[in-house]
Amino acid sequence: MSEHNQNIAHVGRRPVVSVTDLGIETCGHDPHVQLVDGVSFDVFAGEMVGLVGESGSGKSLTGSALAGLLPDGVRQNAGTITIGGQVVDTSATACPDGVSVIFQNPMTSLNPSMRIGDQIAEAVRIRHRGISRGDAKRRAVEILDRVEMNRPAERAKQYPFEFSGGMRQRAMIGIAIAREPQVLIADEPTTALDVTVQKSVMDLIDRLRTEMGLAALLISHDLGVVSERSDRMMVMYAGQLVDTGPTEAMLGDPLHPYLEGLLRCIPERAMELGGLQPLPGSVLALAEAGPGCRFAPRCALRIPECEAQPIPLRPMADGRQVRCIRRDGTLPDDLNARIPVAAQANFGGGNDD
Ligand SMILES: Nc1ncnc2c1ncn2[C@@H]1O[C@H](COP(=O)(O)OP(=O)(O)OP(=O)(O)O)[C@@H](O)[C@H]1O
Repeated sequence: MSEHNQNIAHVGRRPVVSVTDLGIETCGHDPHVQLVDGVSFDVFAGEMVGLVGESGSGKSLTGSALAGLLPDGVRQNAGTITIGGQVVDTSATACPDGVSVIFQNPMTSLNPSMRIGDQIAEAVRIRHRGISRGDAKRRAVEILDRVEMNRPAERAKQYPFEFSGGMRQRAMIGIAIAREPQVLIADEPTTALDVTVQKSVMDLIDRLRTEMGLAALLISHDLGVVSERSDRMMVMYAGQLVDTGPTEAMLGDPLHPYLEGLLRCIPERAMELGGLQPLPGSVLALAEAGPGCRFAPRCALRIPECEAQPIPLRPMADGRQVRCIRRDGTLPDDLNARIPVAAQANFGGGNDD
């Protein structure tokens, strides 16, 4: 097991997913840009770990690497991913056994000219070689029932265009569970759905995760969805993890100013932090990233030292980890005095180690 993201509940258990020091860079054109940098985490059976961050932060690339499906134009250039003890080849063209992925848009993954039941039956037959066609079809109907599709036998005979968005996502979840995975990667699984359908689809994923004991990675830009559903969360910024730990602890005490900034954009949470406030600026272009903190250009608490050298992801109490100079134990003595008073009031002060 890697040393990362352990907490008391996991002591002595082996993670299903173990990612150590993962790096992903662009390839083909010089100069290569480091898109994912030094990412390490574990996911244990039966838990939902959320990966959250703004668009372009590297969440999907991290999820694709776990599924062995990195897109053209990028490659893994550091680290190791193991799933069930097996090293994942991130340049493969198919998901490794034991891993299923649910993407944002089921229409791009479903075959438009094949009946839904046949698509699920095909996944059953890949998992259980030797099963008869008839048995695989019967199993597909059972799976449609399990993903809470009304009139499953009838629905199995229909094509994707006859389904609503929510039903298509249920069908995709059916294909995912037909593979009988240990690991489920859900990348923005409800972003394309109506608000009314989002909750029921997330409820379904949550229920299957618990019933099947899946190690689940929920990827989303929506901190509200991730925080509601995850046991632990990882906040990603410009290719790096910046704040990780048990969800409740992170919501109650955001250690990184970026997490605090994200929480201040959620009305229900913002009040506890002094009021609703949009996050200023936008994520920096990775090609322009300097050696230090990548969030510094947007951070009200920054001091020159933030941008001068790499800031490590530092383990804290209770399974938390944070990448911020205020927490790395090497602070200049006069740090508090150098943070503008207005920023201290807004962000709850400077060095509180
Ligand atoms: N195939 C590719 N070739 C080159 N760059 C890529 C490729 N795929 C992603 N990137 C770049 O890698 C960075 C991270 O992308 P990624 O899709 O992982 O972000 P994300 O956090 O999932 O955001 P979103 O929610 O918008 O998908 C972005 O700057 C993106 O432009």
